[in-house]
Amino acid sequence: MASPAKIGIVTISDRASAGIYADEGGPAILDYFSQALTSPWQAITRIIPDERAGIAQTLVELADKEGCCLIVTTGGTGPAPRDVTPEATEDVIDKLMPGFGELMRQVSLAKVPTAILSRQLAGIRGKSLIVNLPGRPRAIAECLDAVMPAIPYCIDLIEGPSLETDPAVIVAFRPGQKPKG
Ligand SMILES: Nc1ncnc2c1ncn2[C@@H]1O[C@H](COP(=O)(O)OP(=O)(O)OP(=O)(O)O)[C@@H](O)[C@H]1O
Ligand SMILES: Nc1nc2c(c(=O)[nH]1)N[C@H]1C(S)=C(S)[C@@H](COP(=O)(O)O)O[C@H]1N2
Repeated sequence: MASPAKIGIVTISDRASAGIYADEGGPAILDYFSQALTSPWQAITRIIPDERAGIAQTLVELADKEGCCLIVTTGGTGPAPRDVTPEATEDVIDKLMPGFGELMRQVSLAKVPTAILSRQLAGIRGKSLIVNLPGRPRAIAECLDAVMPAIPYCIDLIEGPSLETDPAVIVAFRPGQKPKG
């Protein structure tokens, strides 16, 4: 049987990483994929501070050493001096995928006018898709609902494992295939 797809979940927060508040972002992402995915998968989680080099190093470790096909970060996408997640992501990706950030900001704007403050982006490193989400835990489902339909096909294209979804939760779109459900 194929080994489970590895998904990296990275909380980037000075306070959550210091234990000043409990991390709600990582568990929200875990919960999202637990509901959305029907194919075998395994989470690899990290909680780290807003430090550019440390974020880049974590992304490289999850992509290259752990072999995560998908890495989702939460936090550090805004304009504050310590918000450096997009810079750290750009440091390690080979290809920028601008549509992800554009779509997530567009759907988020319908919820909150400050969505324009998020510089969240996505990109490809080798066989990993890296997607930034804002830090507010409620932003996680808002953003993932928008981009998740395209993620399994994106991972097919970068020669990763086939992610299957529960169509009652999210319908994965693969061109040339009839949507399941
Ligand atoms: N992992 C998390 N768990 C719970 N709440 C969070 C988390 N990350 C962020 N938040 C909430 O969302 C807000 C905005 O997130 P942002 O990433 O800008 O954090 P911040 O204000 O820079 O502080 P920090 O890095 O210490 O979380 C935070 O002020 C906090 O209320
Ligand atoms: N969907 C969604 N997007 C959102 C938000 C939100 O609540 N929901 N918060 C915004 C706010 S207030 C900020 S400051 C930016 C950056 O957040 P971050 O620094 O926590 O990543 O994300 C924005 N995007």
